[in-house]
Amino acid sequence: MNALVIDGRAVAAGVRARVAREVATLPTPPGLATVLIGDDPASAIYVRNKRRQCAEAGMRDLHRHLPGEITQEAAAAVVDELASDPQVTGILLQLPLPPHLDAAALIERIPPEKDVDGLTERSTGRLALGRPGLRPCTPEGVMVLLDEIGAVLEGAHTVVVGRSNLVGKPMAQLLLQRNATVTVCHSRTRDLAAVCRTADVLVVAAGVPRLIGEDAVKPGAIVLDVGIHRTENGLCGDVDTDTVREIAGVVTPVPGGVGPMTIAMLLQNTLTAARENPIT
Ligand SMILES: NC(=O)C1=CN([C@@H]2O[C@H](COP(=O)(O)OP(=O)(O)OC[C@H]3O[C@@H](n4cnc5c(N)ncnc54)[C@H](OP(=O)(O)O)[C@@H]3O)[C@@H](O)[C@H]2O)C=CC1
Ligand SMILES: Nc1nc(=O)c2c([nH]1)NC[C@@H]1CN(c3ccc(C(=O)N[C@@H](CCC(=O)O)C(=O)O)cc3)C=[N+]21
Repeated sequence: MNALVIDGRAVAAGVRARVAREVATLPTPPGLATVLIGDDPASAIYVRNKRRQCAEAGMRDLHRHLPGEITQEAAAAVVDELASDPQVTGILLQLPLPPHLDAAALIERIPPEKDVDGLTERSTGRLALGRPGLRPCTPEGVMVLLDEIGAVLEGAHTVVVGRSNLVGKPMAQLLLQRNATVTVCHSRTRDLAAVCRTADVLVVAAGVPRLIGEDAVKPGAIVLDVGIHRTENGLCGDVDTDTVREIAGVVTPVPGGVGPMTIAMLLQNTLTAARENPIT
Protein backbone atom coordinates (compact mmCIF):
# COMPACT_ATOMS: atom_id res chain seq x y z
CA MET A 1 0.00 0.00 0.00
CA ASN A 2 1.13 3.55 -0.57
CA ALA A 3 -0.16 5.76 2.18
CA LEU A 4 -1.86 9.08 1.68
CA VAL A 5 0.60 11.75 2.86
CA ILE A 6 -1.26 14.61 4.58
CA ASP A 7 -0.14 18.08 3.50
CA GLY A 8 0.01 19.82 6.88
CA ARG A 9 1.32 23.01 5.29
CA ALA A 10 -1.79 23.33 3.15
CA VAL A 11 -4.18 22.64 6.04
CA ALA A 12 -2.26 25.08 8.25
CA ALA A 13 -2.36 27.77 5.54
CA GLY A 14 -6.15 27.38 5.44
CA VAL A 15 -6.43 27.81 9.21
CA ARG A 16 -4.14 30.86 9.15
CA ALA A 17 -6.11 32.48 6.32
CA ARG A 18 -9.36 32.03 8.25
CA VAL A 19 -7.78 33.44 11.43
CA ALA A 20 -6.46 36.45 9.46
CA ARG A 21 -9.93 37.15 8.04
CA GLU A 22 -11.46 37.03 11.51
CA VAL A 23 -8.69 39.19 13.02
CA ALA A 24 -9.45 41.83 10.38
CA THR A 25 -13.00 42.15 11.72
CA LEU A 26 -11.89 42.91 15.30
CA PRO A 27 -11.83 46.51 16.54
CA THR A 28 -8.30 46.05 17.93
CA PRO A 29 -5.75 43.40 16.92
CA PRO A 30 -4.88 40.57 19.31
CA GLY A 31 -1.32 40.77 20.71
CA LEU A 32 0.80 37.64 21.10
CA ALA A 33 3.76 37.84 23.49
CA THR A 34 6.32 35.13 22.76
CA VAL A 35 8.90 34.74 25.53
CA LEU A 36 12.20 33.12 24.55
CA ILE A 37 14.74 32.54 27.30
CA GLY A 38 18.30 31.78 26.21
CA ASP A 39 19.74 30.94 22.81
CA ASP A 40 18.69 27.38 21.97
CA PRO A 41 18.88 27.41 18.15
CA ALA A 42 15.81 25.18 17.56
CA SER A 43 13.69 27.28 19.94
CA ALA A 44 14.89 30.44 18.17
CA ILE A 45 13.66 29.04 14.81
CA TYR A 46 10.25 28.08 16.20
CA VAL A 47 9.76 31.45 17.89
CA ARG A 48 10.80 33.30 14.75
CA ASN A 49 8.21 31.33 12.74
CA LYS A 50 5.53 31.97 15.36
CA ARG A 51 6.24 35.70 15.35
CA ARG A 52 6.27 35.96 11.57
CA GLN A 53 2.99 34.10 11.16
CA CYS A 54 1.43 36.10 13.97
CA ALA A 55 2.25 39.35 12.15
CA GLU A 56 1.06 37.91 8.82
CA ALA A 57 -2.31 37.15 10.42
CA GLY A 58 -2.63 40.82 11.42
CA MET A 59 -1.83 40.32 15.10
CA ARG A 60 0.65 42.30 17.15
CA ASP A 61 4.00 40.59 17.66
CA LEU A 62 5.10 41.45 21.20
CA HIS A 63 8.25 39.42 21.61
CA ARG A 64 10.57 39.25 24.63
CA HIS A 65 14.02 37.68 24.38
CA LEU A 66 15.54 37.15 27.82
CA PRO A 67 19.12 36.10 28.63
CA GLY A 68 19.67 32.43 29.46
CA GLU A 69 21.18 33.41 32.84
CA ILE A 70 18.07 35.30 33.97
CA THR A 71 16.92 34.56 37.51
CA GLN A 72 13.57 33.00 38.33
CA GLU A 73 12.48 36.27 39.95
CA ALA A 74 13.39 38.41 36.93
CA ALA A 75 11.68 35.99 34.52
CA ALA A 76 8.60 35.99 36.77
CA ALA A 77 8.57 39.80 36.71
CA VAL A 78 8.52 39.78 32.88
CA VAL A 79 5.61 37.32 32.82
CA ASP A 80 3.78 39.46 35.38
CA GLU A 81 4.31 42.56 33.27
CA LEU A 82 2.87 40.82 30.19
CA ALA A 83 0.04 39.46 32.32
CA SER A 84 -1.07 42.96 33.29
CA ASP A 85 -0.44 44.56 29.86
CA PRO A 86 -3.81 45.07 28.15
CA GLN A 87 -2.17 44.99 24.68
CA VAL A 88 -1.08 41.41 25.34
CA THR A 89 -3.96 38.99 24.78
CA GLY A 90 -1.84 35.83 24.58
CA ILE A 91 1.41 34.70 26.24
CA LEU A 92 3.58 31.86 24.99
CA LEU A 93 6.56 30.81 27.09
CA GLN A 94 8.76 28.80 24.72
CA LEU A 95 9.92 25.51 26.24
CA PRO A 96 12.29 24.02 27.25
CA LEU A 97 13.71 26.60 29.65
CA PRO A 98 17.30 26.62 30.93
CA PRO A 99 17.52 23.98 33.69
CA HIS A 100 17.93 26.46 36.58
CA LEU A 101 14.44 27.85 35.96
CA ASP A 102 11.18 26.37 37.26
CA ALA A 103 8.98 26.24 34.15
CA ALA A 104 5.82 25.17 35.97
CA ALA A 105 6.03 28.12 38.36
CA LEU A 106 6.42 30.57 35.45
CA ILE A 107 3.54 29.00 33.50
CA GLU A 108 1.28 29.45 36.53
CA ARG A 109 1.89 33.20 36.40
CA ILE A 110 0.24 33.34 32.97
CA PRO A 111 -3.39 34.46 33.44
CA PRO A 112 -5.55 31.54 32.25
CA GLU A 113 -7.38 33.81 29.80
CA LYS A 114 -4.02 34.56 28.07
CA ASP A 115 -2.83 30.93 28.14
CA VAL A 116 -2.67 30.37 24.37
CA ASP A 117 -0.45 27.29 24.86
CA GLY A 118 -3.10 25.66 27.07
CA LEU A 119 -0.57 24.69 29.73
CA THR A 120 -1.81 26.32 32.94
CA GLU A 121 -3.53 24.32 35.63
CA ARG A 122 -6.87 25.85 34.72
CA SER A 123 -6.58 25.00 31.01
CA THR A 124 -5.37 21.49 31.84
CA GLY A 125 -8.18 20.98 34.34
CA ARG A 126 -10.80 22.22 31.90
CA LEU A 127 -9.55 19.80 29.27
CA ALA A 128 -9.62 16.92 31.74
CA LEU A 129 -13.18 17.85 32.74
CA GLY A 130 -14.27 18.16 29.11
CA ARG A 131 -15.17 21.82 29.57
CA PRO A 132 -14.43 24.53 27.00
CA GLY A 133 -11.01 26.17 27.23
CA LEU A 134 -7.73 26.85 25.47
CA ARG A 135 -6.11 23.59 24.36
CA PRO A 136 -2.40 22.83 23.76
CA CYS A 137 -1.63 23.71 20.13
CA THR A 138 0.07 20.54 18.90
CA PRO A 139 -2.62 18.05 19.96
CA GLU A 140 -5.29 20.46 18.76
CA GLY A 141 -3.52 20.59 15.38
CA VAL A 142 -3.45 16.78 15.23
CA MET A 143 -7.23 16.75 15.80
CA VAL A 144 -7.74 19.20 12.93
CA LEU A 145 -5.68 16.96 10.63
CA LEU A 146 -7.73 13.92 11.68
CA ASP A 147 -10.95 15.79 10.94
CA GLU A 148 -9.55 17.01 7.64
CA ILE A 149 -9.19 13.41 6.41
CA GLY A 150 -12.53 12.41 7.89
CA ALA A 151 -11.03 9.93 10.36
CA VAL A 152 -13.65 8.10 12.40
CA LEU A 153 -12.57 8.36 16.02
CA GLU A 154 -15.62 7.10 17.86
CA GLY A 155 -14.89 3.56 19.01
CA ALA A 156 -11.54 3.50 17.20
CA HIS A 157 -8.46 2.25 18.98
CA THR A 158 -6.00 5.10 19.24
CA VAL A 159 -2.49 4.76 20.64
CA VAL A 160 -0.52 7.80 21.80
CA VAL A 161 3.23 7.32 22.24
CA GLY A 162 4.47 9.88 24.81
CA ARG A 163 2.88 11.33 27.94
CA SER A 164 4.30 14.85 28.19
CA ASN A 165 2.14 17.69 29.48
CA LEU A 166 2.77 19.54 26.19
CA VAL A 167 1.72 16.79 23.78
CA GLY A 168 0.98 13.21 24.90
CA LYS A 169 -1.38 13.79 27.84
CA PRO A 170 -3.55 16.47 26.21
CA MET A 171 -3.57 14.39 22.99
CA ALA A 172 -5.01 11.44 24.90
CA GLN A 173 -7.66 13.67 26.51
CA LEU A 174 -8.76 15.15 23.19
CA LEU A 175 -9.10 11.69 21.63
CA LEU A 176 -11.03 10.45 24.66
CA GLN A 177 -13.40 13.37 24.34
CA ARG A 178 -14.17 12.21 20.82
CA ASN A 179 -15.08 8.76 22.13
CA ALA A 180 -11.96 6.98 20.95
CA THR A 181 -10.50 4.14 23.00
CA VAL A 182 -7.13 5.49 24.09
CA THR A 183 -3.92 3.72 25.07
CA VAL A 184 -0.99 5.87 26.21
CA CYS A 185 2.55 4.46 25.86
CA HIS A 186 5.78 5.79 27.36
CA SER A 187 9.38 4.83 27.99
CA ARG A 188 8.41 1.99 30.37
CA THR A 189 5.85 0.42 28.04
CA ARG A 190 6.59 -3.26 27.42
CA ASP A 191 6.69 -4.29 23.74
CA LEU A 192 5.87 -0.89 22.28
CA ALA A 193 5.65 -2.24 18.71
CA ALA A 194 3.01 -4.81 19.72
CA VAL A 195 0.85 -2.16 21.39
CA CYS A 196 1.23 0.23 18.46
CA ARG A 197 0.20 -2.51 16.03
CA THR A 198 -3.25 -2.53 17.61
CA ALA A 199 -3.82 1.13 16.70
CA ASP A 200 -6.28 2.35 14.08
CA VAL A 201 -4.86 5.81 14.81
CA LEU A 202 -1.28 6.12 16.06
CA VAL A 203 0.05 9.47 17.35
CA VAL A 204 3.78 9.46 18.04
CA ALA A 205 5.36 12.11 20.29
CA ALA A 206 8.32 10.38 21.95
CA GLY A 207 11.22 12.50 20.81
CA VAL A 208 13.17 9.48 19.52
CA PRO A 209 14.18 9.60 15.84
CA ARG A 210 12.52 6.84 13.77
CA LEU A 211 11.26 5.00 16.87
CA ILE A 212 8.24 3.67 14.98
CA GLY A 213 9.01 1.31 12.11
CA GLU A 214 6.84 -0.89 9.91
CA ASP A 215 6.71 -3.59 12.60
CA ALA A 216 4.73 -1.17 14.80
CA VAL A 217 1.98 -0.26 12.32
CA LYS A 218 -1.29 -2.03 11.50
CA PRO A 219 -2.03 -2.18 7.75
CA GLY A 220 -4.16 0.82 6.79
CA ALA A 221 -3.57 2.70 10.06
CA ILE A 222 -3.51 6.49 10.33
CA VAL A 223 -0.08 7.55 11.64
CA LEU A 224 0.60 11.07 12.91
CA ASP A 225 4.22 11.96 13.56
CA VAL A 226 4.73 14.75 16.08
CA GLY A 227 8.48 14.20 16.58
CA ILE A 228 10.96 16.56 15.00
CA HIS A 229 14.72 16.08 14.86
CA ARG A 230 17.50 17.91 13.07
CA THR A 231 19.93 15.46 11.47
CA GLU A 232 22.81 15.80 9.00
CA ASN A 233 20.33 14.84 6.27
CA GLY A 234 17.71 17.39 7.29
CA LEU A 235 14.63 17.01 9.48
CA CYS A 236 13.08 13.69 10.47
CA GLY A 237 10.36 12.57 12.85
CA ASP A 238 9.71 9.77 15.34
CA VAL A 239 8.32 7.60 12.53
CA ASP A 240 10.41 5.86 9.88
CA THR A 241 8.14 7.22 7.18
CA ASP A 242 9.93 5.57 4.25
CA THR A 243 9.03 2.08 5.45
CA VAL A 244 5.81 2.93 7.32
CA ARG A 245 4.18 4.52 4.28
CA GLU A 246 4.20 1.09 2.60
CA ILE A 247 1.91 -0.23 5.34
CA ALA A 248 -0.09 2.68 6.75
CA GLY A 249 -3.19 4.15 5.16
CA VAL A 250 -2.32 7.74 6.04
CA VAL A 251 0.90 9.34 7.33
CA THR A 252 2.05 12.87 8.14
CA PRO A 253 5.45 13.95 6.80
CA VAL A 254 8.23 15.70 8.73
CA PRO A 255 8.63 18.50 7.88
CA GLY A 256 5.30 19.68 6.52
CA GLY A 257 2.95 17.66 8.74
CA VAL A 258 2.08 18.38 12.37
CA GLY A 259 4.67 21.18 12.83
CA PRO A 260 2.94 23.84 10.71
CA MET A 261 -0.37 22.95 12.41
CA THR A 262 1.09 23.77 15.83
CA ILE A 263 1.69 27.37 14.80
CA ALA A 264 -1.66 27.65 13.04
CA MET A 265 -3.45 26.52 16.21
CA LEU A 266 -1.41 28.99 18.26
CA LEU A 267 -2.82 31.77 16.07
CA GLN A 268 -6.30 30.30 16.43
CA ASN A 269 -5.92 30.21 20.23
CA THR A 270 -4.62 33.79 20.26
CA LEU A 271 -7.72 34.88 18.33
CA THR A 272 -9.99 32.94 20.70
CA ALA A 273 -8.29 34.42 23.76
CA ALA A 274 -8.58 37.97 22.38
CA ARG A 275 -12.26 37.50 21.57
CA GLU A 276 -13.07 36.19 25.01
CA ASN A 277 -11.01 38.84 26.75
CA PRO A 278 -11.17 41.83 24.41
CA ILE A 279 -8.81 44.75 24.76
CA THR A 280 -10.79 47.59 26.30
N1 LIG B 1 5.66 19.20 15.66
C1 LIG B 1 5.42 19.96 16.70
O1 LIG B 1 4.73 20.93 16.62
C2 LIG B 1 6.00 19.60 18.02
C3 LIG B 1 6.96 18.65 18.07
N2 LIG B 1 7.46 18.24 19.25
C4 LIG B 1 8.40 17.12 19.20
O2 LIG B 1 7.71 15.95 19.63
C5 LIG B 1 8.57 15.11 20.36
C6 LIG B 1 8.00 14.91 21.76
O3 LIG B 1 7.91 16.13 22.43
P1 LIG B 1 7.54 16.25 23.99
O4 LIG B 1 6.27 15.54 24.25
O5 LIG B 1 7.68 17.67 24.34
O6 LIG B 1 8.78 15.41 24.59
P2 LIG B 1 9.13 14.90 26.08
O7 LIG B 1 10.57 14.54 26.03
O8 LIG B 1 8.62 15.86 27.08
O9 LIG B 1 8.26 13.56 26.23
C7 LIG B 1 8.58 12.40 25.51
C8 LIG B 1 7.64 11.28 25.92
O10 LIG B 1 7.95 10.12 25.14
C9 LIG B 1 8.21 9.03 25.97
N3 LIG B 1 9.28 8.22 25.41
C10 LIG B 1 10.60 8.53 25.32
N4 LIG B 1 11.29 7.52 24.78
C11 LIG B 1 10.40 6.54 24.52
C12 LIG B 1 10.51 5.23 23.98
N5 LIG B 1 11.69 4.74 23.59
N6 LIG B 1 9.40 4.49 23.87
C13 LIG B 1 8.20 4.98 24.28
N7 LIG B 1 8.04 6.21 24.79
C14 LIG B 1 9.12 6.97 24.91
C15 LIG B 1 8.61 9.60 27.32
O11 LIG B 1 8.28 8.64 28.31
P3 LIG B 1 8.51 8.91 29.91
O12 LIG B 1 7.37 9.80 30.30
O13 LIG B 1 8.41 7.55 30.49
O14 LIG B 1 9.85 9.55 30.04
C16 LIG B 1 7.76 10.87 27.37
O15 LIG B 1 6.49 10.61 27.90
C17 LIG B 1 9.94 15.81 20.32
O16 LIG B 1 10.65 15.29 19.20
C18 LIG B 1 9.59 17.26 20.11
O17 LIG B 1 10.63 17.96 19.47
C19 LIG B 1 7.00 18.76 20.44
C20 LIG B 1 6.06 19.73 20.46
C21 LIG B 1 5.51 20.27 19.23
N1 LIG C 1 5.59 26.46 25.01
C1 LIG C 1 5.84 25.76 23.93
N2 LIG C 1 4.85 25.55 23.03
C2 LIG C 1 5.09 24.84 21.90
O1 LIG C 1 4.18 24.63 21.05
C3 LIG C 1 6.42 24.34 21.68
C4 LIG C 1 7.39 24.58 22.65
N3 LIG C 1 7.08 25.30 23.75
N4 LIG C 1 8.64 24.08 22.53
C5 LIG C 1 9.04 23.31 21.36
C6 LIG C 1 7.89 22.68 20.63
C7 LIG C 1 8.17 22.38 19.18
N5 LIG C 1 7.22 23.16 18.42
C8 LIG C 1 7.19 23.24 17.04
C9 LIG C 1 6.55 24.27 16.38
C10 LIG C 1 6.59 24.37 15.02
C11 LIG C 1 7.25 23.45 14.24
C12 LIG C 1 7.32 23.61 12.78
O2 LIG C 1 6.87 24.60 12.23
N6 LIG C 1 7.92 22.68 12.06
C13 LIG C 1 8.10 22.73 10.62
C14 LIG C 1 9.58 22.83 10.29
C15 LIG C 1 10.24 24.03 10.81
C16 LIG C 1 11.75 23.91 10.76
O3 LIG C 1 12.33 24.11 9.68
O4 LIG C 1 12.33 23.55 11.79
C17 LIG C 1 7.58 21.46 10.00
O5 LIG C 1 7.49 20.43 10.71
O6 LIG C 1 7.30 21.48 8.81
C18 LIG C 1 7.87 22.39 14.89
C19 LIG C 1 7.83 22.28 16.27
C20 LIG C 1 6.45 23.88 19.29
N7 LIG C 1 6.77 23.62 20.55
